[in-house]
Amino acid sequence: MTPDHDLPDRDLEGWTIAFDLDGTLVETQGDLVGTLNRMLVREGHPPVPMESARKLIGSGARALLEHGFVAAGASWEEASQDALFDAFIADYIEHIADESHPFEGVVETLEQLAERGARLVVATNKRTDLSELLLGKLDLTRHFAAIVGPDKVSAKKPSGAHLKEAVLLAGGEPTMAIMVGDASPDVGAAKDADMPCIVVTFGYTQIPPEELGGDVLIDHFEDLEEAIDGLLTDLYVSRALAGL
Ligand SMILES: O=C(O)COP(=O)(O)O
Ligand SMILES: [Mg+2]
Repeated sequence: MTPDHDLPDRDLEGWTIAFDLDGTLVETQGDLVGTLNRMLVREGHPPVPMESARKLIGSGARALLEHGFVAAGASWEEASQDALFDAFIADYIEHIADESHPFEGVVETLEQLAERGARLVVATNKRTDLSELLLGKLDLTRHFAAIVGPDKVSAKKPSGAHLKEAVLLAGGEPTMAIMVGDASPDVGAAKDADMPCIVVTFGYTQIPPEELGGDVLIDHFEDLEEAIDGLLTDLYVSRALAGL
């Protein structure tokens, strides 16, 4: 039998870490806004600048398309046409990983968390097929027990159902889960699911990250483990005090 001190320290065993995708794990703005702008130009509208368009990412492709078109001066009726949405998706599939890449430190941190026994899951408002395609192209699929888009759950973020169901689909337990995200739907879902939420400050959000109401802010992915450790210490103390 292997002596105890030779075993890896699996201190996150039983815990699930749920990750948002766009703006949290992967820098996707170039490709998403690239597709949006190709659609705008094709329809005779001016492209929207990256800085304003990136803030529209977070509620799914249809929301990005509609808000992007309205921001460029189109009517809501034009923006919400099914044919336009289909063309957007077809173009995005073609270009999904042209520029998109994991944020610095993501791969190392995911490996480290898995080594410590954590179960990892993606809970995203990006359609599951697009999420799987992107994560596959970036060789990130292997880290996750499940990839859960809005079409796989009863209600998408900011509903807590998205996170709880994603954790269950990954084989985890919603009362032992932490959310990591970049925008209002992530924090809203975490609060609704009664999960602690870590907010990254490098993602896509209309509301400044420090005003989103998350429990901890991190500026770099490398700071994630420390943030998780801090949250778990607080959680264990408060649950012990509550006699749970
Ligand atoms: O694609 C989007 O708009 C949102 O995706 P996210 O939930 O992973 O941020
Ligand atoms: Mg996001």
